[in-house]
Amino acid sequence: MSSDRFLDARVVVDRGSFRLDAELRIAAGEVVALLGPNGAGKTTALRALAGLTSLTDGHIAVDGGDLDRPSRRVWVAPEKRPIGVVFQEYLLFPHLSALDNVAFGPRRHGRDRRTARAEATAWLERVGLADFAKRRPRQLSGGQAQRVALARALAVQPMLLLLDEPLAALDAGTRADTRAELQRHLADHPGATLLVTHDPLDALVLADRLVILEGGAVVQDGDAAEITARPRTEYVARLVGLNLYRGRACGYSVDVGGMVLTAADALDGDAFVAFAPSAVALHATRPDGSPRNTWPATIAGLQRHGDNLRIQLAGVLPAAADVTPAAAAHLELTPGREVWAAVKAAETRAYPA
Ligand SMILES: Nc1ncnc2c1ncn2[C@@H]1O[C@H](COP(=O)(O)OP(=O)(O)OP(=O)(O)O)[C@@H](O)[C@H]1O
Repeated sequence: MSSDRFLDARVVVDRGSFRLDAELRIAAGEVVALLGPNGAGKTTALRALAGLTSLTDGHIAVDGGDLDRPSRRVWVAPEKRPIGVVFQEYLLFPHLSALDNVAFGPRRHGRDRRTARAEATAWLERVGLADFAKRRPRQLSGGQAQRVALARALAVQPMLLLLDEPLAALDAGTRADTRAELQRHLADHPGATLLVTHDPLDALVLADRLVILEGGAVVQDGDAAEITARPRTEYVARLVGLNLYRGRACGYSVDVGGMVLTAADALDGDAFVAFAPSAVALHATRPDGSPRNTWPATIAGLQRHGDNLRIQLAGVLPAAADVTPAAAAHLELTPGREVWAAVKAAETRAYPA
């Protein structure tokens, strides 16, 4: 077994019309974020790894040991897997104190009561909750409960840690603090970590690598820099905040269907062209002169985006454009209005599809 395959899985689950078929490999000490739109199969993948849903096909092995391999009739029950889970739906046992919640794992792994409680106390200290040991879950804040759940998952020293939207339930302030703390704990965790999230910021801060799942299949896999530079699907492009088009390139020209874009990079064959919403300039009339890429557009919608407005453009080349509130007022940007959009070739990136 090579060390970059500490987790080595091909997770195949058939659920009527939905089929998940995803290869997931994680090295020891590596944190991977699993991202994807609603219904992509993220939860199904996590549940299969945890043993809560059995595989239709494929395999799950951790550190060379099979946990699930239908072809050989191998299946290890969830409680016997070297896995720690922090799932939204059953974060903590409501009737147990924070301490007993954390001690539960070590007890299950055969520690006597005293040892389990001593280990749990040490874990609560590590997550900064030593003073909350006697509290029941309902007497904890969302962020505290999340930290107890993390301590409970880590207390069994799992080879694989599974986190399902670990910060989703928290308000913005608590979320930032808990994210920073979670990052420290994950950096210390010697096993593999798989984290499901909808939040690109969580993924960028917490993960070494991103795996993007769409329609039950992995569509992109790489570190944040690679994925941001070269998104390969519309979902990924939106995630990293880019306009993305697929077309055919011939030199600097890329035919994207509705029009031909001039890109900064020359290539031939199937290609993607990407540019940022901030690279799109809007004009009341057709601009003359420098920009190579100009097209007529209709304002389909406006929303706040930080200090600017993000404008959705419909027409030959649907796109998002960021403009300042002053520019939006000056151009009288309202839904239905006709404008001209322009992007300089130098602001576009083209790469093979
Ligand atoms: N118990 C089930 N029985 C049948 N189909 C299911 C079941 N649970 C989920 N599905 C289907 O499997 C697909 C993947 O669902 P899953 O919950 O894994 O997606 P997800 O990526 O976690 O989505 P979300 O981001 O909305 O949580 C969906 O099409 C869903 O309808």
